[in-house]
Amino acid sequence: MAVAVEEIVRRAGGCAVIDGGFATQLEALGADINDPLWSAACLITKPHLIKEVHMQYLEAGADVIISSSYQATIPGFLARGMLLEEAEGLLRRSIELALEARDEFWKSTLRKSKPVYNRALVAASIGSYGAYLADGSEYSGSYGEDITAEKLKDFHRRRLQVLASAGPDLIAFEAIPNKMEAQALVELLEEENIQVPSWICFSSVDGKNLCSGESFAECLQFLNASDKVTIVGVNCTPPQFIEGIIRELKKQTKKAIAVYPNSGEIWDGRAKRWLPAQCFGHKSFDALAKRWQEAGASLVGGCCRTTPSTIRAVSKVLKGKTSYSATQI
Ligand SMILES: C[S+](C)CC[C@H](N)C(=O)O
Ligand SMILES: N[C@@H](CCS)C(=O)O
Ligand SMILES: [Zn+2]
Repeated sequence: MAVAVEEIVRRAGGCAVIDGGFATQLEALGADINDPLWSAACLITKPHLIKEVHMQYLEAGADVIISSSYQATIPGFLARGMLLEEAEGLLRRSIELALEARDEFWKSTLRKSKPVYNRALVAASIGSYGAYLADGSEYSGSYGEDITAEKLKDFHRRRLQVLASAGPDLIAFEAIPNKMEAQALVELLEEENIQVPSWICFSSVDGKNLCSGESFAECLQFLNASDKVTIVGVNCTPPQFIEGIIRELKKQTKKAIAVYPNSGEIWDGRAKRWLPAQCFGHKSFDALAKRWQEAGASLVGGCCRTTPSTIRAVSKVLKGKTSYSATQI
């Protein structure tokens, strides 16, 4: 594990808390994200809301906050009529907004006589090629016949360079649905010699495999061989599948494991709406979070349709106190 991550996990008492659904909370604050750029549209229209969402997750106890760049892509911004410099400026802005929120929140925490939070880490979100396509393919992994690993690398290269150079503590590759993209990302981290530690989190729709149907085991072979990837895991996957996936990942890797499932609702990529969850039993999200920690996850949070109140409950149950872990650097 990278030093900063090891530290935050230790300071959180063995399992660090990741924030919750970023786009979900933006919508709750009134943002319209029905847009090809999805939540990244707010980098243009409502940057103050982005910072507000980060603040709310920090207040809820998140040890790691994830930037607003999930669907912020250079081709996406260019298609909006922007210049390349403007597009790159917005990518950098997504990291600055998260860093500003983290630093302001930390300063206000230190002013209190008994600080009850950890200084959070900022993870730069990088969504999959499927997220950019905005056709639901981050949940199918079907990118069509013409897509190759080289094309995926070219798609990701410049954004990765710009985000990595903007000062995040981590890079968070999120909801990666297939093996070709995971392999392309690992190669890109090496080719570009990215020094910021990364996590690669997959999406799954059956709890056994990646969305594409490929196995975690085949992906772990090349992930394990890369020092650039310090954490592996799953996100935006229904909660009922998480414990089984952690057990499978534990068999395949010694790397730290991150899990941040969605609420169990299903994204309808065509209609652009969430469909009701299949029942996942009677356990609440926070009670499940405790089981994920016990199964071996070192970082636990929530993805789409989870909120600051979800993360507040997760933080309470994982850190085992009514207030948060009281550690300063
Ligand atoms: C994680 S999904 C809900 C993000 C939105 C999707 N890429 C779209 O643009 O429709
Ligand atoms: N970080 C993104 C992930 C979407 S799957 C968000 O929370 O909006
Ligand atoms: Zn999600």
